[in-house]
Amino acid sequence: MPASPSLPPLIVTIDGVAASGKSSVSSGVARALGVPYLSSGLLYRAATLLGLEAGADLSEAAVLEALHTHPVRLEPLAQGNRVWQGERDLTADLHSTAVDHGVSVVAVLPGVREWVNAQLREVAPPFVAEGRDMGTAVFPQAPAKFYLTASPRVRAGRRAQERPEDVDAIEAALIRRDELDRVQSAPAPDAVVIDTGPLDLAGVIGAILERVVAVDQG
Ligand SMILES: Nc1ncnc2c1ncn2[C@@H]1O[C@H](COP(=O)(O)OP(=O)(O)O)[C@@H](O)[C@H]1O
Ligand SMILES: Nc1ccn([C@@H]2O[C@H](COP(=O)(O)OP(=O)(O)O)[C@@H](O)[C@H]2O)c(=O)n1
Repeated sequence: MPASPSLPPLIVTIDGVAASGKSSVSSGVARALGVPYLSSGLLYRAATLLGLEAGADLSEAAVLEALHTHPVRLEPLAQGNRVWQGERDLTADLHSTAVDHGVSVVAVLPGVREWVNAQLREVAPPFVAEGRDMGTAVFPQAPAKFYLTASPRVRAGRRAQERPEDVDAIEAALIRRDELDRVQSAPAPDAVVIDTGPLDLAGVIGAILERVVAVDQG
């Protein structure tokens, strides 16, 4: 009997709009599968933080220079990603209001997108990758793709539980970022779109795992 062809190591992509649940869901899916997850957003946030700390404008040249001078690396743990610059753990500084505000401007810079994508493509699968363009630009070959949405109000309400900020201000900032991120945020044509509004985290993770298991069994 001929040997059955073995399937390539699994890549699951989970893209979606800001605060739609990508990192929490990716962590849950990754833990269930026993694989790491990669947060591309944290790399864009790290590039922004370094650009801001360099004190210059957030021009492409200034941000790339900062990344070159102070290389950073992603630690893709299933329970939560961390970003390191040498011995310095940047993770806690990546969700500040200043980074939130600047990140979409930095994320449109082609050199920065190339830098992020090169870091992600160095990681050997299997893994779950989350962001905006994981299923389109970075891992178009992934066999299991998902795209998370929810209304701005629902997303702002969830974020407001994490931060001491007014829900209306959070909602306005999310809408602004969705608009600035629109170009790289189109869902892959073969992605399963999930509105997380009516679901709890376990419900979203369960729906994704059900499909992933079906895909992985060929
Ligand atoms: N389906 C859901 N039901 C309830 N809360 C959720 C759900 N998905 C995400 N959350 C919560 O919403 C917040 C934002 O989720 P997060 O994973 O950080 O989103 P993203 O990575 O897309 O920014 C977190 O506090 C998370 O626990
Ligand atoms: N694949 C990705 C991931 C993030 N980003 C950018 O990085 C920002 C932060 O991403 P994130 O995933 O940490 O943001 P949240 O959705 O968690 O708020 C986004 O607003 C985009 O500007 C991107 O352009 N492409």
